[in-house]
Amino acid sequence: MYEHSNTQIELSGVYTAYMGAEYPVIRDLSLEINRGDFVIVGGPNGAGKTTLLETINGMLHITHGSVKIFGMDVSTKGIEIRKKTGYVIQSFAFDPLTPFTVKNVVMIGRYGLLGCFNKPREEDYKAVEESIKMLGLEDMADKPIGTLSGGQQQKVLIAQNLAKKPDILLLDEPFSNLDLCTREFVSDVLNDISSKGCTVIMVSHAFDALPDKDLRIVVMDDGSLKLNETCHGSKVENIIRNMSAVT
Ligand SMILES: Nc1ncnc2c1ncn2[C@@H]1O[C@H](COP(=O)(O)OP(=O)(O)OP(=O)(O)O)[C@@H](O)[C@H]1O
Repeated sequence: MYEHSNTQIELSGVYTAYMGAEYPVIRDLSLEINRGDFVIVGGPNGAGKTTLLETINGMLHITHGSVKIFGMDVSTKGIEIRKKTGYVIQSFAFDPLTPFTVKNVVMIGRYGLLGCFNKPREEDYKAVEESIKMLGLEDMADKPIGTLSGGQQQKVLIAQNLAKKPDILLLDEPFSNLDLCTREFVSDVLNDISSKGCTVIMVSHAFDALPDKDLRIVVMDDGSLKLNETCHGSKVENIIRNMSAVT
């Protein structure tokens, strides 16, 4: 277990490219993120926000520089790193006929730790139950996932990643399908896990339900880091707006 340093994510002079692409999307990016930080990643469409999450999660080719997570190089220890990292991808929708229940889908979050061919243990069922409860999904736990609304499915995907009990949680526009009340609810859940030491890195275009505390704000534009500072959750929207006016 990586316990010896407060810096959990270190990117130094990183360039990352998609397979077959001529030019890197992320260019010369250096960034350090500490354990338990709550980071909001903003910036215009196409700025490289998703690419940043995929770089941290070791899913892309790093052409220059280095990415270290928990002190390990993401290029060689990606599998180990991803066991401790949750990633809620952008706008995923299940087919309406998907037969798996909410519980089944949340259990998938345990399989990285459990191994694909092993039967869930008591602790796996317990983690699933806890995550379902955290996201307030108890009433729909036995329903087929495809019968849920887009916002409810989004909450299930967050629960799936929480069942992993991650040290880092990456979220790509988790608020996109959620009404204001649900955004506030999910924001409280994320704030709670971050206060307990999980590092939360969230790409978002919605800033009206952010935690009432100091957050890290990282703004990307054209594959580069434009801003990296700490500010109160209530100030994030203004900062992003002002930056958009400048760029
Ligand atoms: N699979 C891919 N292959 C090649 N290029 C890609 C791929 N995915 C994204 N890109 C390119 O990388 C750049 C950054 O995309 P990215 O998805 O990271 O932006 P973003 O800031 O998350 O945008 P949005 O706010 O619209 O979701 C874009 O120019 C995009 O065309």
